[in-house]
Amino acid sequence: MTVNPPGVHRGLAGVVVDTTAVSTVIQETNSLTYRGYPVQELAAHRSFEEVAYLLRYGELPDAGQLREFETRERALRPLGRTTAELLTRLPSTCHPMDVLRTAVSLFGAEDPTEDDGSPAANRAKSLTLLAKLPVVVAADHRRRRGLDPILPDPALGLAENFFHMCFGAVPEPEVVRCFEISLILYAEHSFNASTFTARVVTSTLSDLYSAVTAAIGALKGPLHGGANEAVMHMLREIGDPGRAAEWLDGALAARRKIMGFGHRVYKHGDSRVPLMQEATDRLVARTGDPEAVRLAALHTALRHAVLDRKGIHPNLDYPAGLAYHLMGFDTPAFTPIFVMSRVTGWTAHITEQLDHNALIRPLGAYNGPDQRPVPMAV
Ligand SMILES: CC(=O)SCCNC(=O)CCNC(=O)[C@H](O)C(C)(C)COP(=O)(O)OP(=O)(O)OC[C@H]1O[C@@H](n2cnc3c(N)ncnc32)[C@H](O)[C@@H]1OP(=O)(O)O
Ligand SMILES: O=C([O-])CC(=O)C(=O)O
Repeated sequence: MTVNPPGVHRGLAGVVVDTTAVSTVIQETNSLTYRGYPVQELAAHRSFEEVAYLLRYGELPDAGQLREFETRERALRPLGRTTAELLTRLPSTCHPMDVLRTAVSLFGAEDPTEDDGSPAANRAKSLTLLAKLPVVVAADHRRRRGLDPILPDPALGLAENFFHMCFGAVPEPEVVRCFEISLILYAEHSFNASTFTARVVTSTLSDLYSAVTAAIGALKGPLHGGANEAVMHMLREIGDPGRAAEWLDGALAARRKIMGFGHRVYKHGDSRVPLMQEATDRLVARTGDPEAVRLAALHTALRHAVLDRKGIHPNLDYPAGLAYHLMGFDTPAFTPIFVMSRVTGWTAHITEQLDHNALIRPLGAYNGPDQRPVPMAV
């Protein structure tokens, strides 16, 4: 265990840096609310678009407000020709998160209101990102398979349209619902590393696209959003349910972090996991595919082994990673899908940061050499 020097809070663990009305994680009850509503109830009864609206405006929409919001989102989906063309020129060896990060930067360069940080301008920019990011993720997913992009369909909701743009078909409602549940659960999580990154950039009065570009960079890391991809890599490495415990012992002996387990805030289990796990189990039962059943058995075996050996619970990335694989998405697209959802939380926090801005600039406790004279040049 790392011991902090007096007065130092490495990783800002336990440090409260500001107030927020967007969401709260209640550690004692392992629960999470968005604008006061339990996330489980939102996931059970509401669409992702309704949750996006809630995070943005603070209240759930009525029927008319939702219709207007959806109409505007659908109209904003098509990419500009320059962006679409530039993105196809990026090497397909780069990670899809690099494509997404570049795309947001390009959206900023194309937007004449980039430097207008007014709430209205920021709301317009955040809707643009909500609408366009899935188009970028889907086009990149297809490009890596050697396929041409499929244009967005304005007759479809965000989740259905994403499947349509990736695969040219919309799966059964149960699969779409499972995907939508994952988007709702991923949408917001208070002052996590990527949201805090967005707030730090915003606190300098930089623009929303810069803050989201930086947040994407933070989410990419395997200790944060990148873990949903890392879960699949790990399951492939283990290969067989019977090897889970032995593999785990080797990994722990090598001091490896087990991907998809542990959490900075939840110490007794992630509030979102039961719902995501149930939805993933339904996917497995639905396919009946022996490979899916074997992967699910391995997933369960590792979960039990980690709890048994280390007392550590899975986080949302653990079931979500398996669910995305079962839905047919290629592993490198998992974290970009997380971005499509978390952009709603990031942009709500950017607005909130600007509402009562204070430059974020902590101190560091110096532990370098004592002051010393510069030697004469030789
Ligand atoms: C959407 C999200 O971002 S959720 C998080 C996704 N990230 C992952 O799944 C990556 C794997 N998990 C981890 O690395 C960590 O649990 C983190 C980074 C998420 C949280 O870390 P922290 O709050 O800093 O906890 P910390 O790393 O101090 O862990 C406390 C102890 O539990 C151990 N531990 C925590 N998580 C894990 C893990 N996944 N595998 C092995 N050991 C772990 C640590 O080694 C440490 O043990 P020690 O006290 O003997 O040194
Ligand atoms: O809150 C965190 O530290 C990580 C995160 O974003 C999440 O769990 O959704």
